[in-house]
Amino acid sequence: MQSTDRLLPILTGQPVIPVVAVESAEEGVSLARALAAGGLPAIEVTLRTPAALDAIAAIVAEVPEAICGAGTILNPSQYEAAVKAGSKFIVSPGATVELLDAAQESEVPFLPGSATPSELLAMMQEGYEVLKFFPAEQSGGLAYLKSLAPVFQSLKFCPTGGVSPDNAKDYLSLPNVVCVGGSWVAPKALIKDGRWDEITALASEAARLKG
Ligand SMILES: O=C(O)C(=O)C[C@H](O)[C@H](O)COP(=O)(O)O
Repeated sequence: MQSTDRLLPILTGQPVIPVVAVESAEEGVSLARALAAGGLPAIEVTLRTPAALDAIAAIVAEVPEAICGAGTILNPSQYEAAVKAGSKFIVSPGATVELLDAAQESEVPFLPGSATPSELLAMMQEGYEVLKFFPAEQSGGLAYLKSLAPVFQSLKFCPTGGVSPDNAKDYLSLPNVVCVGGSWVAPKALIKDGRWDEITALASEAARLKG
């Protein structure tokens, strides 16, 4: 059963959840500060770099204005490690029985990825009401999400993957979309060069997006 009551306030608090990859804890802290300053406090730090868990712990300790989640969670041990580091929410690209069990045991809410009707049905059976739609553009994008709406009336989505300033507004205009996820607000080159003001500016633009 999904703790929607803990997850939804995070996801409905801003139109875009930045999906970020950081190379050090310091980088994570500066990035979280820059994004929160632009109006995007909730961020998903992906476990795709060796520094991710340290970065999550550092953000939780040093950036009280941020709401730091963990992404690219592929198995229960990563789920547990991300929770131990202080993550406020957990995101995966898909779901397995093992991950669902880990989520069931945890106080920290889970946003599992799903794309096909059978996956959506399986998630509904498990009590999930909010899902990451991944990879959004590559799976069929807006038209696909629109066609799911009449059948899966109770489900809400956070489309992620291929979402950009060009299509984010269109996704956000769909009644079954709560927010979108994307990496465009935290480009690698800007992070590497510590151009935090430019990241804050990108975040401000994203925070103003409406459907
Ligand atoms: O690792 C994850 O958990 C992911 O979510 C995979 C992708 O990095 C995001 O979907 C962002 O995709 P882009 O915004 O298209 O760069």
